[in-house]
Amino acid sequence: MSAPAKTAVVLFSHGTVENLDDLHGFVTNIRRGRPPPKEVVDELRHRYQAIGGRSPLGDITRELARLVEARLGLPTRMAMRMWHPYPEEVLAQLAGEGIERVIVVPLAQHSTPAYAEAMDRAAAKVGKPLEVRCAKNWGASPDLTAAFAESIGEAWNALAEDVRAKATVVMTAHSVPMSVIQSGDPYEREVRKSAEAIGRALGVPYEVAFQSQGMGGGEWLGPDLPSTLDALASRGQKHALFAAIGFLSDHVEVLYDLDIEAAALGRARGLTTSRAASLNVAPRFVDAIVGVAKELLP
Ligand SMILES: CC1=C(CCC(=O)O)c2cc3nc(cc4[nH]c(cc5[nH]c(cc1n2)c(C)c5CCC(=O)O)c(CCC(=O)O)c4C)C(CCC(=O)O)=C3C
Ligand SMILES: [Fe+2]
Repeated sequence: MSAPAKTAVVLFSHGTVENLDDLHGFVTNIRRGRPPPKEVVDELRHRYQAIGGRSPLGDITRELARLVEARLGLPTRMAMRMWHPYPEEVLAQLAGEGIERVIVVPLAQHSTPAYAEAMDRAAAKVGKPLEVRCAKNWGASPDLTAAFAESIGEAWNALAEDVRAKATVVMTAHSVPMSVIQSGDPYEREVRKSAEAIGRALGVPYEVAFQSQGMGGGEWLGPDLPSTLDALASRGQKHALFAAIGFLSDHVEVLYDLDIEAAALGRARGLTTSRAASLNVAPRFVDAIVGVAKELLP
């Protein structure tokens, strides 16, 4: 009888940079190898500066890995799709430590196919055989739904009663180019399925919006935030409670795009705004990741 394969877990994040001088290379990766115009890099640099000079995404993901490792009793590492540590770096290191099987949980619950593809490509480059098992879209898993409902429910209950009477939750996910939708990608359906599950658990009025449309033009999936906030204002709503249900952690597109940009869009329409806390390292969220990983364990 052979010994059980030595197993590790990788939390596979979008990624961020620690040094703003790396923004050009990072955004080139995000744009699938197309170098960005200088204005895009300058605008992003301004956004990082506006949230304090750096993104918390790396710190949060490393802490999450520590918490998941403690729960599962398996070595758990962070890899990033768009910057170091890239999956090939992390897998090579794990293989060097004698790991034979890697359970991958993409921290992109509605976009796991792209993450699985990147991880498989990386595994093929590692000299030693590694069995890679990557979680499929897990945006409607019960623990994740409960984690979001808990966070949004807390923010909703923190509103004064008269504000709540004229408030709507705006559940957001990142927009994607319309060409992605037209090619049959299930992203929009997956996001709406999550929103419905969270909405059912919450029992409060909500809308779904797609945020952070690309700066390079072309047609992007809507409804976007300006038109969603227009619609709320014209219905006599007074407060928009943003909830970034497409993201799992604080990062620039939450701390800038929602807390600064979307808050200003609300103000311009006579709406006050607030935001449900990101899941970050919430215990319920750790439960969700542990559950997703456990389903892939033999
Ligand atoms: C700077 C930056 C961060 C890091 C912030 C930080 O350091 O704190 C970040 C994080 C994230 N971005 C995320 C998701 C997406 N971002 C997109 C598209 C874009 N992001 C951009 C910038 C950033 N994004 C840009 C310039 C584009 C347009 C590209 C173009 O013009 O073509 C798209 C559209 C499809 C595509 O283009 O892939 C999606 C779905 C997710 C969620 C997980 C996931 O789904 O990976 C996370 C954490
Ligand atoms: Fe993004």
